[in-house]
Amino acid sequence: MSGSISYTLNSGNTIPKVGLGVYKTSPEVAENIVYEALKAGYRHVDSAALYKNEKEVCEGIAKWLAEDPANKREDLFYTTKVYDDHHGYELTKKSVAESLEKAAKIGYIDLVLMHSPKSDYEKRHGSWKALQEAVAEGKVKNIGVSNYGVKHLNELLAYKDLKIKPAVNQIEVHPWLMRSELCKYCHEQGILIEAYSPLAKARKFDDPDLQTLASKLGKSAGQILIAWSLAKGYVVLPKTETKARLVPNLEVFDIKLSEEDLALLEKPNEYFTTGWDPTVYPLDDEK
Ligand SMILES: NC(=O)C1=CN([C@@H]2O[C@H](COP(=O)(O)OP(=O)(O)OC[C@H]3O[C@@H](n4cnc5c(N)ncnc54)[C@H](OP(=O)(O)O)[C@@H]3O)[C@@H](O)[C@H]2O)C=CC1
Ligand SMILES: O=C1Nc2ccccc2C1=O
Repeated sequence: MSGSISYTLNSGNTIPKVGLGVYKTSPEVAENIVYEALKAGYRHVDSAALYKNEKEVCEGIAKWLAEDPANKREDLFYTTKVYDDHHGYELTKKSVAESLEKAAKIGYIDLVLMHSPKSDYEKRHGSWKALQEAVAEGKVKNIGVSNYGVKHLNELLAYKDLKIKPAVNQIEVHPWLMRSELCKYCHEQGILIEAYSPLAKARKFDDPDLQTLASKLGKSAGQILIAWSLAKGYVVLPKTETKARLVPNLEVFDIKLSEEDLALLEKPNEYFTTGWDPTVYPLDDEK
């Protein structure tokens, strides 16, 4: 099934290439859209403590698991994140424990991310220590970061007590925000890129080059953008709470973008962010 097509992480575990994003998906909507997504073939959901829908997301997963013995927990991938106000060893332990409690019906969490690097050296270091311990304890399978720039990754990779490298760096990336240097660095370090806001929040759908490609290939603008992330080798996290968009956003694996197509679409000199950009957050000695 297309939703289960996977990459292998540096931990040795696999991760489905397409995940459903649930930022701003209200708790009232989350359980049902996640359940519908799983029925439609999705096998990966991206939440966060910040999104205030972890419990409902896990209820949607649990409902799908309970409905058929063929639906297996090990075929699913559930991500959550520790927010910046829970950096530091003790607070990160607490955040992970709370996320695990909300995920009780699904048994474990596949991936926990540092939501951003926005604190200081000591807190980030304490958080990473707590995340490494969570993996050792067994209820968290993989750990990674989000919104880390090269400097934050360099800092982390130099920890004397580093036992686990980040499996992923989840960042905003799309043809109008290429982040070539950061993506190259992650690739060299064996850290998989997860593309967030991969549709640029639907704000670039009228781009003439995107429209040209969509017409040529007979696909929607959204499908071309999801296929772009896949062509670059990234995990891609399109968000929708519109049931009718779930299947089209997953029907992207047959889209072949040529080098010419990529060159037409990509705008490496643009810096179009749709939200925050903590990759530029200063290290302690830059403050
Ligand atoms: N780590 C981080 O700091 C961040 C992580 N993320 C993660 O990435 C996910 C995706 O990013 P997000 O910022 O939500 O934005 P996306 O780029 O995924 O865009 C989502 C928007 O596009 C609309 N949309 C979805 N599919 C289509 C389609 N086929 N045609 C037209 N419109 C469409 C959605 O509307 P509708 O829902 O109404 O269908 C919604 O308004 C988040 O949900 C979150 O999981 C995002 C930002 C920051
Ligand atoms: O999806 C997200 N949108 C955001 C906006 C601001 C801070 C964090 C996030 C997310 O994780």
